[in-house]
Amino acid sequence: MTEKSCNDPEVREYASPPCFAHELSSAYDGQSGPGDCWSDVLRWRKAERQRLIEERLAIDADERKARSDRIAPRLDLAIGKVSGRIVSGYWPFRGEPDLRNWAIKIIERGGRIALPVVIRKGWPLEFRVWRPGDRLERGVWNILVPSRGPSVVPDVVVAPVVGFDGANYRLGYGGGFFDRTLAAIPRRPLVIGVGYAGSRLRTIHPQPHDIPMDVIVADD
Ligand SMILES: Nc1nc2c(c(=O)[nH]1)N(C=O)[C@@H](CNc1ccc(C(=O)N[C@@H](CCC(=O)O)C(=O)O)cc1)CN2
Ligand SMILES: Nc1ncnc2c1ncn2[C@@H]1O[C@H](COP(=O)(O)OP(=O)(O)OP(=O)(O)O)[C@@H](O)[C@H]1O
Repeated sequence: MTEKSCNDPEVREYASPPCFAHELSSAYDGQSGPGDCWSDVLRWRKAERQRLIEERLAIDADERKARSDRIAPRLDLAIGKVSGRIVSGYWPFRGEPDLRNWAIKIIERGGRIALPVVIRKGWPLEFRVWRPGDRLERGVWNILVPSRGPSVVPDVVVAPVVGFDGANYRLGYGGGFFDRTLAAIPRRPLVIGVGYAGSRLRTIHPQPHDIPMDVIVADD
């Protein structure tokens, strides 16, 4: 980020600094949206998350399945060979594309599937191997996670997006989990965001902690 932010010493002297980023950023195009102050971006992200999640929850089950089925072959193309590799998927919630049948096909093709586990808020995710029939339990935020299973480092991470932009930045649920995990992981996996075409944004207003995906796969 080259623009000045709210935390710059020049503007920090104000108890509640005004955001001047729109005066400094050449990227500012006068459209509605935040400047580059984290507090503005936070507020904007919160509202966008709510809008995008509501929008996709309104998609009916048949349409969601059709869109998920369009994403699956594109995901195969993006990943390539899976035999002998560990692919992290996800157990869908809040209207995310359902790729569970796709995950089973990965196993049939000789790959392994892992699922992300929130160990604790503010910590990186852990990934646990999952096979069909393995016991799942409700973890943080009631997300189903494998009860046990070895903790592994995936070769490929498929990360569901709430929103995404043309620079492959991902807007998630606001926990910072994937960013923290990718920042801490010893060997960077191939990272693929998946979402619906309707979740595309002009920009997510990336911040220094945001790590772009290698590619985003959508249903269009
Ligand atoms: N299916 C699935 N599993 C996943 C993820 C995901 O995106 N999809 N995750 C990807 O990271 C992790 C879970 N991340 C989450 C992060 C925040 C919230 C959440 O509910 N947050 C609060 C508000 C947070 C804030 O804005 O400060 C909320 O919405 O009430 C839920 C899940 C691991 N498992
Ligand atoms: N590497 C990191 N180290 C410390 N804090 C981080 C890191 N990455 C992100 N965070 C913090 O996590 C919080 C949420 O970040 P952000 O809005 O980007 O979440 P998100 O990508 O939408 O969420 P998620 O990945 O959980 O779906 C921010 O306050 C951010 O500062």
